Amino acid sequence: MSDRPSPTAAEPEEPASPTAVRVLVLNSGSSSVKYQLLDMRDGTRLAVGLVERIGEGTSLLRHTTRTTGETRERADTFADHDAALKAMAEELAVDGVGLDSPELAAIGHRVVHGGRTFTEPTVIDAEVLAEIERLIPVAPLHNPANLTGIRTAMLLRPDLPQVAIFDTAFHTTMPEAAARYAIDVATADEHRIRRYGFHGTSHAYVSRTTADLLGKAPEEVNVIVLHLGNGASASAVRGGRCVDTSMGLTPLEGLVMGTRSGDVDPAVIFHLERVGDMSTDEIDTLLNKKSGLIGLCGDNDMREITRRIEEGDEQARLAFDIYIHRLKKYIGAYYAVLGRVDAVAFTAGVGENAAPVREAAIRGLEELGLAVDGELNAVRGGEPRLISPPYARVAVAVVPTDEELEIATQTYALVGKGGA
Ligand SMILES: Nc1ncnc2c1ncn2[C@@H]1O[C@H](COP(=O)(O)OP(=O)(O)O)[C@@H](O)[C@H]1O
Ligand SMILES: CC(=O)OP(=O)(O)O
Ligand SMILES: [Mg+2]
Repeated sequence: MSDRPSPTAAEPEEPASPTAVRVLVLNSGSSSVKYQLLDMRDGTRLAVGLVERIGEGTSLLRHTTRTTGETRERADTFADHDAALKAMAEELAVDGVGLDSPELAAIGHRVVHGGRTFTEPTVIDAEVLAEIERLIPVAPLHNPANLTGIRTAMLLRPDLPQVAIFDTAFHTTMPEAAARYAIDVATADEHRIRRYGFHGTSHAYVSRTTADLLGKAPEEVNVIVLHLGNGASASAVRGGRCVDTSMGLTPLEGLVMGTRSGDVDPAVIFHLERVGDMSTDEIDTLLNKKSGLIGLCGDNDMREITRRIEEGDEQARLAFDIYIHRLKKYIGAYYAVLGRVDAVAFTAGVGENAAPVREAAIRGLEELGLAVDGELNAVRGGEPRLISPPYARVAVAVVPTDEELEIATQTYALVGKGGA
């Protein structure tokens, strides 16, 4: 698969000690860091936290010790990721689970773009860092932040294996017919232009959990996964392997998202350049940060949008309708790609919580064997559950994603006692 010598699956320099049973997971965004410390013997979350608004004046750290359920908040000026991660380390130390503990086996990092080079969890070394850096132009919002998190974590614990888990890895099984754009082959190859897909850790976890919910092995089922968070993507998973996904070269293609447009005619860009007198950077910002739900109605939070709709707000209604129309088109498209569908699974912030989105996306698809039961759809809860009526040919499910657990599991399998 690789177009370069692959540095994947390098062995850690030293095997983890038998007492090293914890994994720290870092998901570093441009101005935030989400973290979790897990005990891999049973998946217990020892601590869960978030640092927001890094480098924006007043930052906020929210740290929950899961064992006691206590949450501590700290407003401070964290100028950069270095300061934020040091504060995280202090909070962990207060709980007696500090970063200096010999029980820590590894730090697992979410890395958004791994190109075609990385198809597996990978122990990070200088060569891996350089490759993640080389991929910045195709994940400008995500890879720089991921790199900053990794570099800071390396300074905090230089002796520990740092493992990268790539959003793109699950999608590397896509056939060429789905992964290639219909543009000149030589140009595409020269610039590595193809569809990579993202949120793969979530699509992998949710498709497997959906099979479980149906009482089947992943190999036996075809699932359409709808990961609807702030970023949103759909995937078609046949027998546990991804065969198509809605995000492409970058996480801009596909569904309507919180601030991203998803699919547009590429000629919109030339038109804005020629007629709208906008620069490439301005158009990039427009499509990535000022479009999607926020561009359509001024809000990117689905809670606010459904509230406004209830008050009769037409602009919010139209934004919702555009969001649903696109979602429905992808459900239909992936139904056709898969031929036979066993389940449609909704996940992430919107998919797990917004019952009106699930109802509207499935409405009218009865001829495809899809239906949502109003009462089941209204149930709230953190467990995977079916929301389709018993007579429906295709299961519709709400399956909470757990990217952190999946990252920790893959990290531990590579470096911890779970390793080969
Ligand atoms: N109770 C809720 N009802 C409707 N939508 C919700 C609810 N909770 C969260 N959301 C939506 O989920 C989004 C965040 O999803 P999440 O998966 O956490 O995103 P990300 O990981 O991309 O930050 C919010 O912007 C909001 O639109
Ligand atoms: C790849 C991507 O869109 O990630 P997120 O949803 O975290 O922005
Ligand atoms: Mg997310």
